Amino acid sequence: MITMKDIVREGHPALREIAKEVAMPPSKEDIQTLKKMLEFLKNSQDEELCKKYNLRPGVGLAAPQLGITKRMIAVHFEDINGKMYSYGLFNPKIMSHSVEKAYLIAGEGCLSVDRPVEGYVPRYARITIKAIDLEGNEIKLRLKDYAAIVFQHEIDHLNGIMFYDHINENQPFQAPENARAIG
Ligand SMILES: O=CN(O)C[C@@H](CC1CCCC1)C(=O)N1NCCC[C@H]1C(=O)Nc1ccccn1
Ligand code: NI
Repeated sequence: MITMKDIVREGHPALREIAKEVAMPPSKEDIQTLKKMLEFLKNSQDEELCKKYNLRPGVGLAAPQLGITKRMIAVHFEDINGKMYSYGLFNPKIMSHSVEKAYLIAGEGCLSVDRPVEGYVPRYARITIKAIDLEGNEIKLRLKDYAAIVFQHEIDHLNGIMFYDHINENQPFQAPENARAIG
């Protein structure tokens, strides 16, 4: 199982590389890795396992955070309306996005960043993504608000982008232009 020791921290080159597309159909090894990423997120949100294995609870994970520069992400969370998002995805791609932006009022963190970095992280409020799921099917997801933010945070990792790259250095808590605050 994946534990915190498997997650690389800032300074590791994988976090600043452009991850490579996964050849389709995915290999058994890539499917195994993606399943383990999803399992990590579920474990990290289980009080017992989280304590037992000293996990930091996470709602998303990208393969570069394991030092694997392949375009694979996993997400596991419930949005404010109780909609469950639990996916292991290959080659996710943002096909379109809103002009309107959104940001988490609490700011963002990252399992690969062992320090708090304050400030609003402006992202698109709505995105449409295409990806291949663990069964090898092409899926299309229309995402908004918190869900859109989580997926953008993960897809950023595939492009070597860290959340704090988006924070306004001079005015970290300046409400971004044309943006909605997500609680
Ligand atoms: O690339 C992926 N990452 O770096 C893991 C990140 C991804 C999220 C950060 C903002 C949007 C996506 C992550 O999950 N976190 N960031 C650091 C510590 C907290 C943790 C978190 O938000 N946990 C959480 C939240 C709600 C419910 C349960 N757990
Ligand atoms: Ni992260």
